[in-house]
Formats: sequence, C-alpha cells, structure tokens
Amino acid sequence: MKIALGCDHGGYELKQFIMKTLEKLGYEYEDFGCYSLESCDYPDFGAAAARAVAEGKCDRGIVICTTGIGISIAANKIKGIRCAHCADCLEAEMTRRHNDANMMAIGAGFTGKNMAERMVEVFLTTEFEGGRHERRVNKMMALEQE
Ligand SMILES: O=C(CO)[C@H](O)[C@H](O)COP(=O)(O)O
Repeated sequence: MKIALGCDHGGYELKQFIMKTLEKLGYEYEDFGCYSLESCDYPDFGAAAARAVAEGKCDRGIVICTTGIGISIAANKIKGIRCAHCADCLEAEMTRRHNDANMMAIGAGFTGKNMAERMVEVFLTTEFEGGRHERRVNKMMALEQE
C-alpha cells in the first residue's frame, strides 16, 4: 500500500515523524510537500496528495496542517476523495469501517506524536465493513455529480 502525504508549515514536523512511522510499519509513501517550515498554503499540498489518491497513484492519503481542518476541506474538493479529519484512534477506525475514508487529516496543533502514530496504524489496517455502509458511501459519492 502506497501512502500520499501532504502538509503545510503547521504540519511539517508531524509529517516528518509520520514518515518515520510509515517506514517502521513497512509502508511506501510519496511526499507531496511542503518541504520546510516556511509559511505556505495548505490547499496546494492537500490537493496534490488528494489528486495522487484520486488518480490511483497512491492507495491512501494522510494530510496535516495546524488544525487538520483546512487541509481536509481542500482534499475533499478533489473528486473521489473521502478525507476524514480525525483526532483519535476511534475516529480513525470508524471512518475506515463506515465511510471507507481514503484520506485522513490530522491537526498537528492538537494531536501529539504518540496519538498520531497509533492513528496512522489504525487508519491503514482497518477494513471497510461494506453492507449498509456501502450504500451510504455510494450516495455520498453520487453527490459529486450535482
Ligand atoms: O490549520 C490550518 C488550516 O486549517 C493552517 O495550518 C493554519 O491556518 C495556518 O495558519 P498560520 O499561517 O497562522 O500558521
């Protein structure tokens, strides 16, 4: 499984840590920036990571800004993306089981490294349950056609 990563300056340090986590867990990843602590705009990097997932170049995406909110909104503007802003392991698990989220957004200003590490592992290992949830995911995705 290949993971697309994106962040702004607020998420840069946590993204560096998450790269080490992914290496430890044995996942391949591609980093779509940003590449330093210099102030930048989260839509640029959230969208770049999201496009890689939407186009099938990566299987899942993890994006990080200070709150996790702006970069999740940006990622969700890309067709095919279901990016869940998560703050703990239960949210990371539930959004996989029920929403088949293909991206997760984390707020580096609120989520510590230990929690982020556990969330990443849960997000990447939890399966979608399908069944009634599949019908709902299909309805969500149909909204993109409006
Ligand atoms: O969390 C974010 C978006 O939701 C951004 O990281 C935050 O808005 C950046 O702000 P600043 O330029 O003041 O560092």
